[in-house]
Amino acid sequence: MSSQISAPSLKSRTLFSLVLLGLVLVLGSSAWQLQQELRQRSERIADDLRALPLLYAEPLALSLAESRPERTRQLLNSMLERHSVQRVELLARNGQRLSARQEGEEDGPSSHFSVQLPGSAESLGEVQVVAAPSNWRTLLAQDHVLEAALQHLGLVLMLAFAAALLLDRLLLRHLRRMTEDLERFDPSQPPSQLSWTDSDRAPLELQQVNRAFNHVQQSVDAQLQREQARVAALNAEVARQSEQLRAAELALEAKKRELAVLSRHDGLTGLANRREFDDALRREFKRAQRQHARLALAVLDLDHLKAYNEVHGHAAGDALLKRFAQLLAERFKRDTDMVARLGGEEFAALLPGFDQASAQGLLETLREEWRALALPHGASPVDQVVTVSIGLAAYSPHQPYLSPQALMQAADEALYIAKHAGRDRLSLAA
Ligand SMILES: Nc1nc2c(ncn2[C@@H]2O[C@H](COP(=O)(O)OP(=O)(O)OP(=O)(O)O)[C@@H](O)[C@H]2O)c(=O)[nH]1
Repeated sequence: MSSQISAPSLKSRTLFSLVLLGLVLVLGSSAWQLQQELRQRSERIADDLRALPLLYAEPLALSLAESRPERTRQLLNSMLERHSVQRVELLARNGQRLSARQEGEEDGPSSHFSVQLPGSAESLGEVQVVAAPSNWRTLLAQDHVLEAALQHLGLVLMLAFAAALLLDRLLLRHLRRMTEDLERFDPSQPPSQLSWTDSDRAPLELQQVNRAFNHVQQSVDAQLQREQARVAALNAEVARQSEQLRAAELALEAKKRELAVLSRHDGLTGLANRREFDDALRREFKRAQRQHARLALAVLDLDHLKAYNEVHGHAAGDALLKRFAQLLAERFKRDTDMVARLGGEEFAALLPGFDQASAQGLLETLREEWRALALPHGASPVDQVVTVSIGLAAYSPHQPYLSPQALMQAADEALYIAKHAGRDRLSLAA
């Protein structure tokens, strides 16, 4: 906390930056003035070089004509002092050489002119004039106030540069790192400390920004966690619902299969029902026709079931039907055989490949087995035990029927005959 109090504020840094900006402006202005001064000085030198022949040619000619070397020297010095002349040299006609010069290593623009008496075309000598160069070094050498000002300005600039470095170190660096951190900010990630906040020397305002940012980040994170928890709960709910749906689909599939089985099977005995039997009869009849094969069809009917029900009850009648269905299924269990309950106490056996004689043998055996079970009837007018009557018809190339219905009708008629002949017997179709 103490570090926050001692940290320089953004306001003070802003002021400092403004001062620095002012200094830069002063520097720019001074440079511009210096450039103007140099330009004016160049113009002045050019003017001087043009004016010197007008001012000095005649006095120098007189001094040479009158042989007054002191006067000549005085004139040359006057040229040095009053004008921007660096060096002047006079070569008299008599070979005398006089010169004057000021301090300075560089030469500026130069000119020369002849020394003549007014009205005379005769030259008494030649004057070579070299002006001082017009650059900032000679300007500073001559203008000590400006030189001191520029030195101070240079010092101030160095201080300003140092201040700028300090500003960068104390503020801009933190701002840059803060920007980088904020650009990397990912709300889906757990909150992390900003890399620049570990510096206790960060400006007070930035530390406040950091606290505010941390607050925002923690709020976002808390909200994110709430959302994630909500999403997880939703996902769990979706998974639960999907599981339930899957279970319901499986149950539905099972029910469908069950319904499919039920739709083609008899609910009491589990044998094929009438619809399934009719399909099989059509199919096998066509096959027998096509392949000139044999097909036996038997219709079986328990005798006096009505009376049995009346004596033993309907449930006992059901049990009797189931017991007969079981025997039927046990005796005819080849892949191609089909046994079915056609309705009530009537059953059927469809036996592809069997002719009448071979089927008759099997069915007689079955009838005898059923009788041999000796299930007491209790109400049959003829028998003490439950019996079964059978009508049998068979398709073969030698005895072809025109249709499955015709074959079925023949078996039904044979059953009718068996019933009327006294029951507990098998009758063959005519
Ligand atoms: N217990 C039981 N009885 C049934 C079922 N289906 C039909 N029956 C009974 O079977 C009897 C058939 O009677 P009928 O057609 O007169 O024939 P029957 O008494 O067996 O005499 P015959 O067939 O001439 O020997 C009826 O009393 C029906 O109620 C069943 O699923 N369960």
